[in-house]
Amino acid sequence: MPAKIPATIVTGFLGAGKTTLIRHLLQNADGRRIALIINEFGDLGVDGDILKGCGIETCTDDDVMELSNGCICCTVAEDFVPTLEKLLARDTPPDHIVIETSGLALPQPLVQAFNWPEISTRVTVDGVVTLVDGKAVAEGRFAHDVAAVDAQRAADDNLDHETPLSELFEDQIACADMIVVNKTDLLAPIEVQGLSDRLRHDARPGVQVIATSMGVLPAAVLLGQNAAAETSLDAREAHHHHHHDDEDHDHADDHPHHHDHDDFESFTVTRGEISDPADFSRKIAATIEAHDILRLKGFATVTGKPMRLTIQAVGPRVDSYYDQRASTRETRLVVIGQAGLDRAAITAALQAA
Ligand SMILES: Nc1nc2c(ncn2[C@@H]2O[C@H](COP(=O)(O)OP(=O)(O)OP(=O)(O)O)[C@@H](O)[C@H]2O)c(=O)[nH]1
Repeated sequence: MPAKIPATIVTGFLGAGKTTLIRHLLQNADGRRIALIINEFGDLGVDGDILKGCGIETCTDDDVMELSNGCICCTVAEDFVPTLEKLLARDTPPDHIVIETSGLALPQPLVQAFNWPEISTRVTVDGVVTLVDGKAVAEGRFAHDVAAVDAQRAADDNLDHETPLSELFEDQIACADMIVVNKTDLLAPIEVQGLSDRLRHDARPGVQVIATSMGVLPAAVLLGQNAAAETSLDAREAHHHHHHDDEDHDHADDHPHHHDHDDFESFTVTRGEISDPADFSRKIAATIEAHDILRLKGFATVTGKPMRLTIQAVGPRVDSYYDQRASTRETRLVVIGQAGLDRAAITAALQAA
C-alpha cells in the first residue's frame, strides 16, 4: 500500500496570521508539491484570492481549493471529503496537503474527518499547527471575565460559563501539535516569553511552542511532524461541548461535536471606489471600535489606481497594500463579529464617502 499523504491543519483565531504563514510556506516549499484547502468564514473568498494572486509558482489556481462557505465540520460529507478525494485522484497527487481552517472553526471535527473510511487509508494528519495572535492574547481578547463568570455561576449553575471566544481559543490550543505564537514584532520579549510559557502549560504535554512574526518558519519545522492526530482525538478535547438540552445528543456520524455557529456572524459590504486610502483606514478603525468587530478584510479600488488595495483589519490594527491589478472597480469588505452586529450602521459607516 502506498504511504499515506500527510496533511497539516493550520488553525488559529481570526486574523492570527494563517494565510500569511501559508504564503511563506509556499514560497519556501523546497520543491514540495503542496496542495491547499481553504475554509473561510464569510462569503468573500479573501484568503483564497490572496494566495492565488500571490504569484508564487507553486501556487496556481489548481493548487488552491476552496470549501464552500460554512463550517467544515458540518460539511464534511458533502464538501470536505469530495474535495480531498478530487485531490487524491489527480495524476500527480500532492506531496503534502495543507488545510487552512476558518478562524472560527474548532479543529477537532476536522481531525475526526480523517477517520472516514474513504480517507483514513490514504491520508493522515501530519500535525495540527495552531497560530496564536500574540498581540490579541496579550491584550486579553480571549481571557474570560472571571468576575462575570463567578456572578453567573452564582446565579445559575446550568449556564455555559465560557465565552465563545475563550472556548474556541482553548479548543484550538488543546488540539495543537505545535503552537506558533505569531506577531512577536508587536510584543516585548518578556511578553513573548510569558505567553509562550503559559501556552506550553495549557497545551498537551510535549507540544512545541514557537514564537515568530509574519509566520516565518521553515517548511521542515512545520511539516513532517508525523503526529497521526486522527488517532488521538480523545486527548485533544478541551471541552465536551455538552449542552443541557437532552434533545441535543450528538449523532456521532453526522455531527460529531456540538458547537454554536450562531455565536458569530459575517456579512459583506460593497461600495464604489474610495478616494483616500488613509482616510478610509481611519474610518474602518473607528467602525471596528464602535461596533466591536473582530475581523474585517477585503479589497478596495482607489480612484485613479489600477491596482486593488487589499485591506486587512484585526481588532484595532488596519493594514493595507496594493497586490494586483483590480478586475472590478468595486470595493468589497467582509465583516466578522460576534452575533448581533448592527449591520445597517456598519454598512452606512463604511459606505460613507
Ligand atoms: N504585525 C504583524 N502583522 C501580522 C503578522 N502576521 C500576520 N499579520 C497581519 O495580520 C493580518 C491578518 O493576517 P492573515 O494571515 O490574513 O490572518 P488569518 O489568520 O489568515 O486570518 P483569517 O483567515 O481571517 O482568520 C494581515 O494584515 C497580516 O499582514 C505578524 O507577525 N505581525
